[in-house]
Amino acid sequence: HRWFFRPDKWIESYPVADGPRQSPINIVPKETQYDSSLKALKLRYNPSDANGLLNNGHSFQVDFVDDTDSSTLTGGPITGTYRLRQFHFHWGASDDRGSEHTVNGINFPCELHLVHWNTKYPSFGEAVDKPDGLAVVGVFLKIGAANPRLQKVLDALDVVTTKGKQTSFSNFDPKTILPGSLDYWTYEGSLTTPPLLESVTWIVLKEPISVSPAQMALFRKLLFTKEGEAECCMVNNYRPPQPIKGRQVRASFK
Ligand SMILES: NS(=O)(=O)c1ccc(Cc2ccc([N+](=O)[O-])cc2)cc1
Ligand SMILES: [Zn+2]
Repeated sequence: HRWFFRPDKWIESYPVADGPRQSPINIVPKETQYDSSLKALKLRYNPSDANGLLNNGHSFQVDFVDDTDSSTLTGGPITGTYRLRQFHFHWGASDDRGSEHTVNGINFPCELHLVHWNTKYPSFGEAVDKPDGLAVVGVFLKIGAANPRLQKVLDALDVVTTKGKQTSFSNFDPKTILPGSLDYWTYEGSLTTPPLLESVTWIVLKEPISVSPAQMALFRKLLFTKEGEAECCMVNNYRPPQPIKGRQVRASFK
């Protein structure tokens, strides 16, 4: 799968790949700074906004209807209102890697990203290249007991095995897959896949959620390839940590 997901090659087409605010990063809790002015995250999602699940060839995503303020992120490090657009995951070929952010150099087997865009802009497409355009909530998954909250998403994967396949997916509240604590680290970064735009306020939750080895195996049944092409399993679709370049990572908790 190394030839399907080549982060080392992205610089050739996206020079911003070695820009000043690239993501992901390694988070070193001892080097973060507690900021008492950071607000609590306020996530208000409407399950009826869930609108389909797609294998996009580098991950799978659950899309949300984002033409009203019915599923939003407010508070936290951001000002104003950001709308939920989609969520997706990154994972490894084995349980010892797969996350994009790391903590003290530790990789998790999987990382969830909930992608929101700033409603000061007219659309997601207008927001994606603005420095305050996007806010992505990152959640680590760690190996443990099977997580029943993930099962509805994982059960839909068997009909979207190949690139471009999509299926209906509705009535799902992503709040149900968040951990008990919404304590977070935050820093200014970028998209972690091309076009690597430096438009993301990252909000990485400290507390992971659980996933079982059997559930991880379901992620790994997906393919990077289209139906009829030589099969290549969708694994290791994560970008490794990028240089911090002097950025400050703030903590919402002591
Ligand atoms: N992994 S991540 O940084 O959370 C991430 C979030 C959203 C996206 C989706 C995307 C965002 C922007 C574009 N674009 O401008 O062509 C294409 C795809 C890509 C990657
Ligand atoms: Zn992502």
